[in-house]
Amino acid sequence: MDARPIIAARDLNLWYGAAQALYSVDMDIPEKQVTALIGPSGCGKSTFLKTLDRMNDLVPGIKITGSVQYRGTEIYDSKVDVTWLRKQIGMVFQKPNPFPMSIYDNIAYGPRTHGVRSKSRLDDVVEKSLRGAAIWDEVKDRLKKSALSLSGGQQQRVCIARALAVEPDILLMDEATSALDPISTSKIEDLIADLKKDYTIVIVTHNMQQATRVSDKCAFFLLGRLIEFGDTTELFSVPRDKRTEDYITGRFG
Ligand SMILES: Nc1ncnc2c1ncn2[C@@H]1O[C@H](COP(=O)(O)OP(=O)(O)OP(=O)(O)O)[C@@H](O)[C@H]1O
Repeated sequence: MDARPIIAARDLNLWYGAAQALYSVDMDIPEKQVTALIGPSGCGKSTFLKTLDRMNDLVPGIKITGSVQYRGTEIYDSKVDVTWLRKQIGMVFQKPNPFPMSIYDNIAYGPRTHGVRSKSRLDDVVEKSLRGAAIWDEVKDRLKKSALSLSGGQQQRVCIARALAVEPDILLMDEATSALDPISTSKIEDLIADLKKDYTIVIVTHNMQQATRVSDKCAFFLLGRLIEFGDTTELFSVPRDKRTEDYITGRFG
């Protein structure tokens, strides 16, 4: 029996203008596990991921109905402070997007925004976050250099460190390895396995091998609907739905 979910989505519907992108999605995301969202292009994986930290809020014409609770708090309640929510629930994007500033300042940015001023505290957070993202040894002698001088794989780990620096509860990753070479991808997959000791992780991936390698739970979306959700090993070995089976065996998508 799973523990209480850290995120519970219920009857979640989302429209971009007249076009409905999510249909009545129910999902319980377990704490300190990796949940992978899979499905063919345009099925709503990224849209669903973004609803979890209200990244869609500013899209013109968007309409959302239903419920998303984070640790029992209704995140679409008007009383919720979105800055607080995004501190709890961090996001790493497909393309590494470090700020055009030093490695150090990239990591210190979030804590400074949240009021941390002490140099020694910031030094500690920078080191701890870079260690947490498995990149400290590669950058410790060049913290004052621009983050843009790093390789794509290193930049992505700096972005993960930047997300960790504000001590989030949940990390969302939207195809975070799809722009990276195989070695960088494998480093980030190892990192994900390591991070789930301390964090809940939700990833969107096009790569089914990646989903089987890194995730505990897997959700298969099709045309805006959640078709199947369960233990990754079960979903890939004994899918309950014919459409899941067709997708994972490469019959479409
Ligand atoms: N900002 C937007 N405005 C209008 N429509 C959008 C927007 N973002 C996504 N959509 C539409 O919503 C649907 C779901 O898109 P979404 O990006 O969530 O799918 P996805 O499964 O993540 O796809 P991919 O794997 O290609 O990234 C698609 O039909 C897409 O065109």
